[in-house]
Amino acid sequence: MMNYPTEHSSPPPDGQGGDPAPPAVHAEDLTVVRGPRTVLRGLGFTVPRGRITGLLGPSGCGKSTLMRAIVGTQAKVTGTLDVLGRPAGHPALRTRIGYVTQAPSVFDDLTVRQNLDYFAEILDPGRAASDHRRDDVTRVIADVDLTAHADALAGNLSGGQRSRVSLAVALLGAPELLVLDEPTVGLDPVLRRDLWTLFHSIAADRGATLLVSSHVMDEAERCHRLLLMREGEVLADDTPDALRTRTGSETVEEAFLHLVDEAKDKAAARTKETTR
Ligand SMILES: Nc1ncnc2c1ncn2[C@@H]1O[C@H](COP(=O)(O)OP(=O)(O)OP(=O)(O)O)[C@@H](O)[C@H]1O
Repeated sequence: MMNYPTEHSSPPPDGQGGDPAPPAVHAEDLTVVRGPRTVLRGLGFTVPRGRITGLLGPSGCGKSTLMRAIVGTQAKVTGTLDVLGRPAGHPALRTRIGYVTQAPSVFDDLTVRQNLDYFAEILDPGRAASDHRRDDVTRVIADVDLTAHADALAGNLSGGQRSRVSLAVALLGAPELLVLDEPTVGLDPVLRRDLWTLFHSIAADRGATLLVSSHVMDEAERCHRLLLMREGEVLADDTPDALRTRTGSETVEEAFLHLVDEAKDKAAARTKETTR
């Protein structure tokens, strides 16, 4: 496995003037109701800046819902949810956050560069910004390693390349926070490794914060920090090392299973207590 920087490898970036910047995300008692169900229940956690935080948990545990709440597209959110020092969904956050959903959002009948030109024009409209837009588009195409395919139609790209076009769209304007919903799902191991290398260079070179969801536990080992979720709750908010040590486990997957059993035991003890 590749060696990635650890939690302690460099201090988190400060805000202007030396004051520590507020965390990328801070949640307290965060609850989300979807239809008849409470999908997230009283979550509390902090996502530090300049790090890659993995949001891990089984399918249906609420990862996408939490990401939607963070980017401000989820209804019926209660409790505290601050993003880059503002309440989630604040209009000032729109250009500071990049969001990639599970479905790649690219136009198949446009080339890679045309797709990016289109989204760049929405983000930064007007003739005066055209030079800046061109530079930005060239930069993000290089960031995701698609320069050689810049003039290829998106519809003719492989699945992994299309995912990288979506990621490039999210990188336009150099957002401080990137929220990536299962960006590696369905990719082969080589592409998955390449994408994780890219995530690490985005965090290291730009000081950007990445929140990356996955239900593949081996990807947890590639993150600086982890939020482990199960059934709408956060089971753990820690570094991979600390989680393994605390649970006496060899892998994060084993640590997760340990925490699930622990949570079940606690719930059973509570039920026993109340039915006495
Ligand atoms: N519109 C809805 N009404 C009611 N429940 C919903 C609705 N949308 C999603 N849910 C439920 O909310 C829960 C969380 O869904 P979410 O998509 O956030 O999970 P996830 O962890 O991202 O799953 P996956 O990894 O499969 O994408 C699921 O149990 C799902 O069934």
